[in-house]
Amino acid sequence: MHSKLKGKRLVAFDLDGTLIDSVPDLAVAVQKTLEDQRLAVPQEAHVRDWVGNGAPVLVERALTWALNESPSEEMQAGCYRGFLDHYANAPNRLTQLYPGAAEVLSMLKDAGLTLVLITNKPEDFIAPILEHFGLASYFDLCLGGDSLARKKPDPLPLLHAAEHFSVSAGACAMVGDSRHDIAAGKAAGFTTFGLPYGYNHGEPISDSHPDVLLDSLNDLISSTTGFSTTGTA
Ligand SMILES: O=C(O)COP(=O)(O)O
Ligand SMILES: [Mg+2]
Repeated sequence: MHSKLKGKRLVAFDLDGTLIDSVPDLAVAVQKTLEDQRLAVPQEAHVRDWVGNGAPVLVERALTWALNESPSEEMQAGCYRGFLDHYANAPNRLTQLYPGAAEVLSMLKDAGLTLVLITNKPEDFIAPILEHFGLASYFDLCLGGDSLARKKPDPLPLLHAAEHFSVSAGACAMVGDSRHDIAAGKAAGFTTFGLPYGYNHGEPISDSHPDVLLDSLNDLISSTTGFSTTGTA
């Protein structure tokens, strides 16, 4: 196990861009939403840079791009509903698990760590996606962008998880692909692990100065030495 995880008792994982490459399905839902309005349709690469602050902001960024100005409240609300319908129809058609995701979750769970999912994605989408990929049973708690009053980069969901399981922040870690994960983790007092392959608004994750910069999820398990079924290795 990565030396910084030894003795840690709670690990929070981000979802989009960390465990799953979900942009292909998100992009289709965004494209269909804009098509419905007979607006210009963005490429998947655009959508990749717009993900990270939750679905309402994703839709707002897409509309601002297509209209060249901020959408009216009415248009934003209508398109947000349209996006939710399109994404709900096909959240797992093109989405793929990143290499090592299931193996790493399984090993950390077997080592006795509490695992939580903290995503800015709307909560309703979490269960269908985790179940589709067989990941649901690894998580002791899942929080979406609309589960609490504030989402990442606010530390609230991280602090909520730590408090829920009575784990001190110093014994918690946050693993994610975006500056919002790292900012939330630092503000919560968690050890932060940054992944370079996800969605970070086109910026390198190293700019956010995570405590540990990983190449891949597999690097969380640098070796099986030190693994313990009691979680205190
Ligand atoms: O929905 C988003 O904007 C991003 O979700 P994430 O927090 O799982 O990366
Ligand atoms: Mg992410």
